[in-house]
Amino acid sequence: MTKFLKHIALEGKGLTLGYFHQKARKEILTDLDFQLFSGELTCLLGPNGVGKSTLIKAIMGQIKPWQGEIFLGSQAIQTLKTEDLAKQISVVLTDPVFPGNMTVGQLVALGRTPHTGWSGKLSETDREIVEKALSDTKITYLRDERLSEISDGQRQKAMIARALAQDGQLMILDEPTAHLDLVNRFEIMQLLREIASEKGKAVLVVTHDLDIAVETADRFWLLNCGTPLISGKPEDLIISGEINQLLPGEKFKFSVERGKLEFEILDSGFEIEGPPELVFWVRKVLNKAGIKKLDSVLSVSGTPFLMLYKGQKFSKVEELVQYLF
Ligand SMILES: Nc1ncnc2c1ncn2[C@@H]1O[C@H](COP(=O)(O)OP(=O)(O)OP(=O)(O)O)[C@@H](O)[C@H]1O
Repeated sequence: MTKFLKHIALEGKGLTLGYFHQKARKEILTDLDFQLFSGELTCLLGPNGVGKSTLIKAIMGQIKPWQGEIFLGSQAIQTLKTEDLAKQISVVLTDPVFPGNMTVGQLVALGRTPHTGWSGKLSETDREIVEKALSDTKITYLRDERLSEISDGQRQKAMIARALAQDGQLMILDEPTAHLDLVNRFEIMQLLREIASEKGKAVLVVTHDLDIAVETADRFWLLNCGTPLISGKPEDLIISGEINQLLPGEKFKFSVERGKLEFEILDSGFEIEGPPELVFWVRKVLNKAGIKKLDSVLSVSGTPFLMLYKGQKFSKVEELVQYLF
């Protein structure tokens, strides 16, 4: 694997962003600082409405910061022409609108537009780049398929291939795994991670998919209302507990042991004996069933899984819950 020297691909300094709504100022993000590194897959996470898309719009030059600046390398984004920005930043937005009768190959070729001009005439090099983008995303076999006749996951890969063909140093994707099944969500994020590490690109993904982001991201940006953007390795943010800033109230917590979001398991005070990994699942089912009290100790053992309660044996949690009701 080629290793690239990590550098700051994009930097935000003292950024305040907002909209004018009926002549009133509506401030969304205040005094934000961030650094996006090349060679890394960064996931931007935060609650609905916090301003993730607003930040993306500012990076794309679609809205002008009220304060502060965004630098692409050493150049302020505001000073770059739209064509130059398009050569350097490839964007994949949610629910893109492309004609259904367009083929995957034509879509990916569109990625070359900033380089070919609007004539759209592809040079030999452009064609090679398109082919490479198709093969890197493992969708060469879809080249002649129409967008309306492929699956959501395949279409998402085609969109990523188009962004790859655009060949910007920076790739931004807004919820690329929305509507996809679990395996495709992993595949897409894994693909983006490879693009970052093997091609040295800075990849920024807006996602609500915390579990998959934990598995794949090199860095998290956590955005929350009224607090500075938190940037760090997911593992550091989990260990320090900062990840919990994403979660409202006490109801949920991020489990350090299991690496995922969970309902807070209430310690109902009942006694369950046995291997901790099995006790965890039994406690979970009792919590879900709203069982607050056990009159006696519940013993759990594995291989084969068995629970013993008041002299009764249960081989399934379902049987135990039925008995307790
Ligand atoms: N064009 C606009 N004019 C006025 N306000 C807007 C505009 N676009 C977004 N907003 C407001 O800015 C805030 C942030 O919206 P944004 O879409 O950036 O959030 P988000 O974090 O991307 O949310 P989600 O996770 O739901 O996609 C919201 O309060 C929204 O109503």
